[in-house]
Amino acid sequence: MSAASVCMSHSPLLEHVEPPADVRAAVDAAFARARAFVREFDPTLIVIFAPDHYNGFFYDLMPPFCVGYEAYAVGDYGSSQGWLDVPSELAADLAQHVLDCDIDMAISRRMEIDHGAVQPLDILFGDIAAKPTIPIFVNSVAKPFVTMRRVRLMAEAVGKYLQKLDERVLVVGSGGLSHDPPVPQWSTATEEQRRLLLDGRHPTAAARAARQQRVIDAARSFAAGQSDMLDLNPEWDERFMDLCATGRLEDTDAWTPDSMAAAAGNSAHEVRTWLAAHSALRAATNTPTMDAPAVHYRFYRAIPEFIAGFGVMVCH
Ligand SMILES: O=C(O)CCc1cccc(O)c1O
Ligand SMILES: [Fe+2]
Repeated sequence: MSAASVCMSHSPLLEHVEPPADVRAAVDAAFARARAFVREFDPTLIVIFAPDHYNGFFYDLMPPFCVGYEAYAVGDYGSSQGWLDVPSELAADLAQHVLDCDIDMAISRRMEIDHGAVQPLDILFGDIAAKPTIPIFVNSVAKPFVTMRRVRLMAEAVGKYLQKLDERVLVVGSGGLSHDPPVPQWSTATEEQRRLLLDGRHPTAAARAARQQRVIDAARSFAAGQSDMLDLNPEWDERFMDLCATGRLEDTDAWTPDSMAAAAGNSAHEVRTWLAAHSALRAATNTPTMDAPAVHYRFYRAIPEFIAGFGVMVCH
């Protein structure tokens, strides 16, 4: 077994709102570096920790974590639509192992996923079915949240399972870093928004287009400095990336959901996927607690056009 990790922010705005040319070039170069590493590493199995944005998971039944035995990408914001190539028996074995480790893991025999899971696959492979891929949903948007410690322990159980496989495993974390996009919160949502949050599966094309246009408009006004959205927080982002890069994952154990949201926005919870990826990598590679991974590549820019503190980190 060998293992590596790629963590990257995603943004639904990547192909919809254009940042300055130098920023776009820097992001494209970061993607190219990650892609080159992955091509060289030549993984035989992908495990991706990904959030969802009320496309696959809703408040009628919201688990903290979920392993997909099969997964269908809904194709939001122009991301790829269709089935992943999930090795179902391996996914089931993985879920059982996590449960055996005393961690409650939900499973789905038909998990619906959105750009949060799909965008890194599109960027790294150009095809969401290119490699056998096990998707693991990590709730990063819908209160209540489990502790960061619980995320770390869940992923540690995943990593211990991966360690026993005769595979080259690429662990992917998708999301973050600081950002506070216009996703409704249940407590302040209108009746119409609550219907979406509760069970808004399979919207009409018109409803999806309207929702996406609202986010695109919000990004344009945020980039123009005409929005009351919470600012991106590059210091918080760099500090979080430092913790990942130096293996100090336990330092996030005490972070509370409210303090994370206050400092870095409601969607900063997506860093849970980065924590998961680094924790799984550490366990899979038998790296002692507090030892740093080998950081192959690191990139960060705060990009308001994408409504994202935008990071890429490649470790092994
Ligand atoms: O709910 C949606 O449709 C997308 C929300 C959203 C907007 C901008 C940046 C993000 O990272 C994000 O998640
Ligand atoms: Fe997201």
